[in-house]
Amino acid sequence: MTTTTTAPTPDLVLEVKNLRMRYRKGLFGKGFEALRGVSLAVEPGSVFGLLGPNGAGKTTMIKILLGLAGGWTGDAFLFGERAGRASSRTRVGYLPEAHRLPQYLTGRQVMQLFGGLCGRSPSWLKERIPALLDAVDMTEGADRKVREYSKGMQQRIGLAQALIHEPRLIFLDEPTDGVDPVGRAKIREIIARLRERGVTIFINSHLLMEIEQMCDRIVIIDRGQILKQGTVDDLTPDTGLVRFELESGLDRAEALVTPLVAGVETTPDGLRCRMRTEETDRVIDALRGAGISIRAVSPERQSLESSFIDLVVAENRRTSGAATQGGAA
Ligand SMILES: Nc1ncnc2c1ncn2[C@@H]1O[C@H](COP(=O)(O)OP(=O)(O)OP(=O)(O)O)[C@@H](O)[C@H]1O
Repeated sequence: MTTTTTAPTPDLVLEVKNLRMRYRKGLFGKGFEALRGVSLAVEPGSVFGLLGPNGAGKTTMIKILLGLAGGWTGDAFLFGERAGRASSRTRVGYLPEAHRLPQYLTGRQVMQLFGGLCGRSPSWLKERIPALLDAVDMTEGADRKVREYSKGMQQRIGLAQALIHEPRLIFLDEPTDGVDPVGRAKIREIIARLRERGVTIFINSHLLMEIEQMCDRIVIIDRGQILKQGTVDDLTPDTGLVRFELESGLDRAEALVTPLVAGVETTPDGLRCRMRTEETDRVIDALRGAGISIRAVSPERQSLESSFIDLVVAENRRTSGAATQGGAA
């Protein structure tokens, strides 16, 4: 049953409150609860990342938001309207995971086909298509058949297809999956340009480095529940280590700094110190005082990948511990 229990928050592009979804098994089976009370919000013009291990509930969430799955409870709004309504869907674009466009069409014909299906006139499309092909860097390959495209080109033409009707929100399910590093960088650039133009982007990806590079806000879910959400900075805390890249004096630096900090090691390009960030000036003064030039100083942060693994592993331990205790009781 899809009941709406609260009003949407004004100005949010997407909002989900206490979203629950149970896949039924048979007529009387208990089924499986894929989402267990998820709440999140997406601001306009932001890049939002949904992360989670296999089976976490990411696709289920996207299916609900696009109106492709029923039987959920809680609230889900797009542009302040209940998810699934045709009027909210017209403002949304979608690039599904492992999509397959008609292989016998050219990229330009794909654009014409999907633009026509969206109800756009041939004259409108005549102006829109070249601009869009240019935006996704596909002008050159536009008149070749899709079957001749590399994986990167297929993803870019897929992206153009999802953007044909000028959506204000676009869902990208694993947009760089199977694409080589150069192709991935291109897709990241396109996403950054879309964001500059005020399009809101909702990305579901396993490539955490990419999420770290692209997203303003991230939600990590596991087994249908949110483990953590916040900005990239919130999810990649300081490790308590500071790196000093040095231009000279590599042989003397460690001995100079050792009395000043809790721990220090020499790296190929400088020092890595365990210290409080407010001690940084003292170290800089000591190095400069000894005539050592410093190229860069940067606090070391935990990567999103290691933060993600820590969270998921801790959750696995917590739930298996709870199950063992429950079993023993
Ligand atoms: N139609 C369905 N019927 C029953 N269970 C389902 C159905 N679709 C998904 N599930 C189950 O719901 C859970 C969440 O699935 P979902 O596909 O949303 O996860 P996901 O995070 O997208 O995973 P992946 O990263 O592997 O694509 C999984 O345990 C899955 O087996």
